[in-house]
Amino acid sequence: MTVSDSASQTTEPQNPTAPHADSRLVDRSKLSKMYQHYAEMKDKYPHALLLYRVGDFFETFFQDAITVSRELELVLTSKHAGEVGRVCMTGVPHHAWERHTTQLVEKGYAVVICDQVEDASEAVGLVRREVTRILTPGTLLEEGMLKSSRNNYLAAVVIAGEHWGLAYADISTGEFLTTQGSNLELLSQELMRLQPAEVLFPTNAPDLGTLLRPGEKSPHLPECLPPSFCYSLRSQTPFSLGEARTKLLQKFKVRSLEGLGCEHLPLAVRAAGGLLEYLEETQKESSVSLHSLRTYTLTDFLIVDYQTRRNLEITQTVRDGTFVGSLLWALDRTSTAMGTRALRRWLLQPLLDIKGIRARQDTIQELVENTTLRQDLRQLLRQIYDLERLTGRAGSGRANARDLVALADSLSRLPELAGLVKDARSPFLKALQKVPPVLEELAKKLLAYIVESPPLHLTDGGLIRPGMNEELDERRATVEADHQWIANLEVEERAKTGIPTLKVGFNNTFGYYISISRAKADSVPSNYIRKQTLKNEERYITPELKEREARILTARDDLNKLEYEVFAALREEVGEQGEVIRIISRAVAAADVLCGLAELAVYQGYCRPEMVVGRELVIVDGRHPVVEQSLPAGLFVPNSTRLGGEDLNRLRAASRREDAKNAKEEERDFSLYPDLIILTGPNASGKSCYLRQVGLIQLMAQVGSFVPASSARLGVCDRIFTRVGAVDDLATGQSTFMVEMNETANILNHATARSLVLLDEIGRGTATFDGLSIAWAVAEYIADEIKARTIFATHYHELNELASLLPNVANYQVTVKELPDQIIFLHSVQPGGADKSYGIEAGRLAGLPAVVIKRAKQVMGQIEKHSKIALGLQNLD
Ligand SMILES: Nc1ncnc2c1ncn2[C@@H]1O[C@H](COP(=O)(O)OP(=O)(O)OP(=O)(O)O)[C@@H](O)[C@H]1O
Repeated sequence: MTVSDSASQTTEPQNPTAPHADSRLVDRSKLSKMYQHYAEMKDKYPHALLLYRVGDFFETFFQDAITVSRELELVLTSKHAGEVGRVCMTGVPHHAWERHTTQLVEKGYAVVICDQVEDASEAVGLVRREVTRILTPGTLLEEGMLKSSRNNYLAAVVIAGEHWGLAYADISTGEFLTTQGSNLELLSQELMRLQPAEVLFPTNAPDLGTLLRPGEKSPHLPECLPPSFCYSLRSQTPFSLGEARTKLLQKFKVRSLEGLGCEHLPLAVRAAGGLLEYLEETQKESSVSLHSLRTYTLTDFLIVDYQTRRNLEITQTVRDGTFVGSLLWALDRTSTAMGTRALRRWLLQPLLDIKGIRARQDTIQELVENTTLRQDLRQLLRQIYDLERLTGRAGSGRANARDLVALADSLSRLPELAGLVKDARSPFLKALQKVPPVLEELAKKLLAYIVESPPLHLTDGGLIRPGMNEELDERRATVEADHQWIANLEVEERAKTGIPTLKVGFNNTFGYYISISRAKADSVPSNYIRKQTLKNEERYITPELKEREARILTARDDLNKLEYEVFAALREEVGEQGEVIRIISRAVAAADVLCGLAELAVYQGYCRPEMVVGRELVIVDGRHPVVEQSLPAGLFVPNSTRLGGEDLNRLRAASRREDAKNAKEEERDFSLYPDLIILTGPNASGKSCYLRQVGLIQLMAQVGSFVPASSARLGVCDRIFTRVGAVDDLATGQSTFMVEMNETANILNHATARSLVLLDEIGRGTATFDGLSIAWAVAEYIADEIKARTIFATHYHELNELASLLPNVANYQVTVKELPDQIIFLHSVQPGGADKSYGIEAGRLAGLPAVVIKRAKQVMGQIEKHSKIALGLQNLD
C-alpha cells in the first residue's frame, strides 16, 4: 500500500475531540501559521512521508504521523495546531533522523526532509523551512544508510513493445550505465542481476509520484517487471527522447551522444535521461556526482539467469538466503570495501571475452607466484578506505572533515602502492603503477589543511590547521587574545578587590560572569552589576566584560564560518577530481579482488584453468568451492568431468565439405567426451554437489578466477542453465511441477551448443511414468538437437539406456559401498549407471517400519518386471 493510499483510507474522526488525521480534510484557515506551511509542503509531496523540523525534533503530522508511528513503533501523540484543534503527531530527535529515515526507506517509503534554513534565534516571525533532501531507496548517500559490501542501484526502465531500455546508477559510487535490448525476459533477468533498490518507471498513471513497495501491485506496471523491487511511477515527459537526450548532453557537456556509445540507442537514452532528471529532483541542494555514462550490451557477458544464480548460490544460499555458505562468501578475501563490491559485481557478470579472462588470470598468477608482493599489497590495501563512496560524498557536498581526512589518507597510500607494483608485469597491477600527480597534490593539501582528528560537526570550528590561511590565523589570534584577556581578568580583579577566591566563569545563559563567595559580597567594587544569586555565591558582570564578551562571540562565529568556508572549498576541490579518483579507485578495487583470489588460490590449492575457444569442459579432480571449505580439510572427494570434446562447428563444417565419412569418424571420437552425462546415485550421495561444482568452476573460470581442481581446460560458455530442486512458487500460485516445467521449457528454448546445462531431477513432481517420459524426452532433445554440454542428475536409472542409443551420452554414477546393514557414501563419480536408487534403503535408514520396507521391496520387484522402457523406445524408431 502506498503512503497516499493509507492516507486516503484515513477518514476524519467523527468524534470532534479526536485529533485530525488527514491534512487534506482540515480547514486550512483555522490552522496556525506553521501548520499551514506544513500542509502546503505536504500537498507538494503527497506520496512521501514529510519530516518537518520543529526545534530539536523532526515531526510528522496528520496521516504521516499515523504511518510513522506504526512503522517505527513510536507513540502517536497530538498537538494543538490553532483554531482547528489537535492534530496527530509523532516525531524523532533531529540528531537521530538518519537512523529513523533509514528504517522508513528500507521499508520502501520515500522521505522528504523539510529543515530549518535559518537560525531560529535570528528569525523574524516563522522560521524559514525548506525541503533540503528527498530520500528514496535508490538515492541514498549517507554512510549509515548504505551497505559497504554492495552497490545501491537506482534503475530506470523504458519499454516499447518487446524492446526496452535500462539505465542504472549508484550515486554513492558514481557508476552510471545504460543499455538497450529486445527481449523482455532479458530485461527481467538484468534487473534480477542488479537487484536495484528502486526502479523508475514512466507511465501515464494518474498516481504519478507513487512509490510502490516490493510486492505491491499496480495496473500500470507491466508483468515482465519482477515484483520484488520498489517502483517509482514517473511522468513520461522526462523519459521522452527529446528531453532525455538534452538532459544527457547538458549533464556531460557533450555535443553528441556518440562518445557515450548510445547515440543510436533511443531506449537506452530515454532511460538514462529520465534517471538523471529524477536524481536532480531528489538531490535538491547538492549536485549529483556521476561518472560519465557508459553504454554496455548484455551480450558482452555470460548470461547467468536468476534461477542459475539462485541454484548455484552465488550471493546467498537457497535454503535460508544467508550470505554465509554462498560462493561470494567462500571466495571473498578482499581487503577493501570497493573490492568486496567489485567481487560481487564480477561474480554476477562473468566474462565472455577470453582476452579479458586471461588478463585477470595473468594478474592472479603473478600474485600467486610472488608471495611477498601479494602479502605486502594486501597489507597496504587494508589501509585504503572506501575511496569511491568518500568521493561520492565529497562531490555531492555531504562529506565531513573526517571523510576528507580518510580520503586524503587513502590517496596518500597510492604512491606507496605504485611503488610496490613497479616491477609488475600483469595488466591489473600495471594499472596501479602511475598515480596522477594531481591526486598526490590533493592528498598533501588536504592533510596539510585539515587537523588530524577533526570534529564531526563542520560549523563549530577546529577543522583547519594554523598557518594555512592568513585571514583565519588573524581571526584566531583575535579570539585567542580575547581569551587571554578573560584569563588575565581573573588575576587583575583578584588583585584589585583583594578577594583571592574571585573567579571568572561562563555559562550559556549569562555568558561571562565574575563569581564571588557570598561572604565577600560586601567588598565588591561599585562597577560590578549583580546578575545571579546562588546559595554560596554571587555572580556579577561589568560593562567592560560584556563588551568583550560580545566581541568574543562574534569573533568566534566569524572564525567558525571562515573555517567552514575553507573546508567547503577543499571539499569542492575533491569533487572536481571525482572522475580521476574514481578511475584509480576502480583499479584499486580490481587489484584487490585479484589479490584476494590469488590468496584463495594459494590457500585452497586452486589451478589456473586453460581457457579455450572450443566446447571442451575438462576438469581434473574438481571440488565444490563452498562445500570443500565447510568440510574438515581433506575430506572432500575430488571428481573429474569431461564434456563436449569437439567443436561442433568444425564437425558440421566437415560434413558440409561432404567429408561425411571423416565427420562420422570424428563423431565417434567425440563420443569419448560426451555432451550429456546421465548421473545416477543414491540420495545424499553427492549428485547435486557434483552438478553445482561443475557449474561453479565454469563460472569462476569466466570471472577470471583460478578454480578448485588440479587442472582444467574450459571452453567459454555463452550461458549456464540450471534446474535444481523444486519449490512451490506460492507468489504466482504455480505448483512445483509447473515451476519445474517452465524452467525446463526456458532451457530447451534458449540453450545452445555453447551452453552448460545442469539438470537436477526433472519430472519428479508428477506421476512416475509421466515424469520419466518427460525426463527422457528432455535429455534426448538436449543431446540430439541442442548438443549443449549437460549433466542430468536423476533417480530414474532407466535413463541410462539413452547412452546406448545416442553417441554423445554417457552414464556416470556416484558410488556407494554396500554393507549388510548400511550404505557408505564414497562421493566418487565413476563411469557407469547405478542400477538402483537405494531409495528404499534410505527409507529404512530414516526409520520407516520394517513391514513398510518389506512391502516396498515387493512392489518394486513387480514394477521393475513391467518396466521395459528402453526396449519399447527402440522399437518406436
Ligand atoms: N565429493 C564429495 N566429497 C565429500 N562430501 C561430499 C561430496 N559430495 C557431496 N558430499 C556431501 O554429501 C552431502 C549430500 O550431497 P548431495 O546433496 O549432493 O546429494 P544428492 O545425491 O544430490 O542427494 P539427493 O538425491 O537426495 O538430492 C553434501 O551435503 C556433502 O556434505
